[in-house]
Amino acid sequence: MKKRVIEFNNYSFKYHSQAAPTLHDINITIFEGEKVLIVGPSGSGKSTIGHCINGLVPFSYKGEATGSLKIMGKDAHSLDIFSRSKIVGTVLQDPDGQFIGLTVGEDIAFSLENDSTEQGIMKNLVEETVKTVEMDEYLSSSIHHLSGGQKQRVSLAGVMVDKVEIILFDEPLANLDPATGQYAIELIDRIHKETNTTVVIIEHRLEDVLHRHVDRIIVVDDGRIVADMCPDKLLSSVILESSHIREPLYVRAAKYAGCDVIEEMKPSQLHSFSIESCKDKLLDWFEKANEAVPKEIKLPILQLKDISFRYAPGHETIKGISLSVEKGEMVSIVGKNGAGKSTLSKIICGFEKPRSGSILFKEQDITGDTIKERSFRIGMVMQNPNHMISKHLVFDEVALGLIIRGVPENEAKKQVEKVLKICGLYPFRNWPISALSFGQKKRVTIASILVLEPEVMILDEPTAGQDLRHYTEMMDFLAELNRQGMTILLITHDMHLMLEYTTRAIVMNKGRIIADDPPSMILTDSEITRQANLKETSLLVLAKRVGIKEPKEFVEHFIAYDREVRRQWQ
Ligand SMILES: Nc1ncnc2c1ncn2[C@@H]1O[C@H](COP(=O)(O)OP(=O)(O)OP(=O)(O)O)[C@@H](O)[C@H]1O
Ligand SMILES: Nc1ncnc2c1ncn2[C@@H]1O[C@H](COP(=O)(O)OP(=O)(O)OP(=O)(O)O)[C@@H](O)[C@H]1O
Repeated sequence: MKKRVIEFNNYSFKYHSQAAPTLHDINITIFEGEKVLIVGPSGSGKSTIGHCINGLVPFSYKGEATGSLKIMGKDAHSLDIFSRSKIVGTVLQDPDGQFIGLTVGEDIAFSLENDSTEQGIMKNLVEETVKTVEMDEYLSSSIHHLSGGQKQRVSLAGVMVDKVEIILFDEPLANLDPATGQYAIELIDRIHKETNTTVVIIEHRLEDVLHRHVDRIIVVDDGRIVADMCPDKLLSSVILESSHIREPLYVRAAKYAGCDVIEEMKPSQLHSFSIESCKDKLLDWFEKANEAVPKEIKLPILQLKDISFRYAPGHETIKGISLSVEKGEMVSIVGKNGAGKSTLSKIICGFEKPRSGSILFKEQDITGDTIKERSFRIGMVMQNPNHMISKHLVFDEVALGLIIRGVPENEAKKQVEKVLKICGLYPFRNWPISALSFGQKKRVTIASILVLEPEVMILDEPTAGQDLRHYTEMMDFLAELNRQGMTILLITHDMHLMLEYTTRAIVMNKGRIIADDPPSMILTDSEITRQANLKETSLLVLAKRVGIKEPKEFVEHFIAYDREVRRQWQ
């Protein structure tokens, strides 16, 4: 009989600062060597479950717990934080909160040094691990100079060197480009198989996690466990849909086409999904598709001319980039981790000065304008919400920009409330931001820029950490702003977002633009997808397997259909 490593028994938890419990009567048992995925809408309590496992609750976040929680058979509350950290290793959602060392190497070596590991062994272990996550080039780089995705890889390496019993991943894919995300899932799978470590993954990107087998999926909704079953069974049920969690796209497509997806069809992985019985229905559904709407031609609003930039001599981060964005466009910027996407947006907003080249806004040169001057025209929402937040309360944070601009209090209040409602944050307006989940914080930062109504908005990973309902609300809201004339640039690793919401994708690689085309064209160009670490959508693979001759149109049909279904939910 396998050992029980994590056992929640009728466990409830209430944060001190909250009036009501966040977790209600939870029962979960995880056995030695299992690999379990936890999914649920934003704010449902997934990270709180993670905190209870790794000890952040009660050591960092105080509250009241009832029921029992055992880790490795011991009452969790009897384990101090040090013994807990020797059992549970965590890769956090926000890797910035996790780094200790100054350089990549020091950080990875930290826990080994703490355990007084012999120097030679330590050096080998660190070098080997850093290679596995493909960060060997950066061994002596400062952590703070890495891109978001590179930081994620370093924290992965950090737990890999520790020989813990349980590894907990809290949204490990949030900042990773599609190919790196896939690679991370393969890596987690390899670590799991080779070490027999118990693995718990909390992640919104269900389809991406299912790239490799998981034993069970636990669905959390509103602090309660609503399902705990094997992936094939879950995907053949309506549980994910009713909890507003995005199912794998190929499963959704099959359901839209009227196929009865059952457990025996093994829907949890695309390659094992048996579609023989659905082929006719999928073909039929596709044949009834509408035509795509042609694009209008508009005026340039933002132009970059031959922009070059480097953080330090010897390495150009941006290499002679030129591009033009038309008024009213919604464009995605995609590419490998570290390609220079965030850097480019910082240059556009004036946070970094280009070494050469110029930036034009409505054909006026704004290269010499200050950050504040540009902020009236261009707003930017950064990747990590913790880098943008400066106030204690949600309302004050969103109002800040208007107050600085001298907007009268009454007027500011009206505008802030309107934006808070749109962003689903109105009920939280008087909350301290520290009591929000990651996804909720991300929405606060989007609200704080939206309220300023810039003409161009750049959003770095706007939907990272958002569940499907908030993803849809946020993206539909951005699409509506776009219809009203706002120009939007989205930096994203979400290939489906790029396909669904943007008409044009700019692909970056090593500081250059390597493609600038409609998204469906980019995802069918294998050379570009390979160079930029992108990933074909599972819908294309499904269409090809069904024998559809126009797989791109199948994807477009799915997008239009899916959008309509989701609009009906709201
Ligand atoms: N430190 C804290 N203090 C008080 N309340 C908190 C704290 N952390 C989280 N909460 C509350 O608990 C609820 C669940 O948050 P949690 O972070 O567990 O959700 P989640 O499912 O991981 O969400 P997301 O997908 O957005 O990260 C939220 O409503 C949040 O406000
Ligand atoms: N402040 C900094 N100092 C030095 N180098 C930096 C700094 N910020 C970023 N870099 C480097 O510049 C390169 C581009 O980083 P950038 O953050 O623009 O990439 P990105 O395409 O946005 O990546 P991701 O998808 O991982 O967010 C990376 O190699 C990174 O290490």
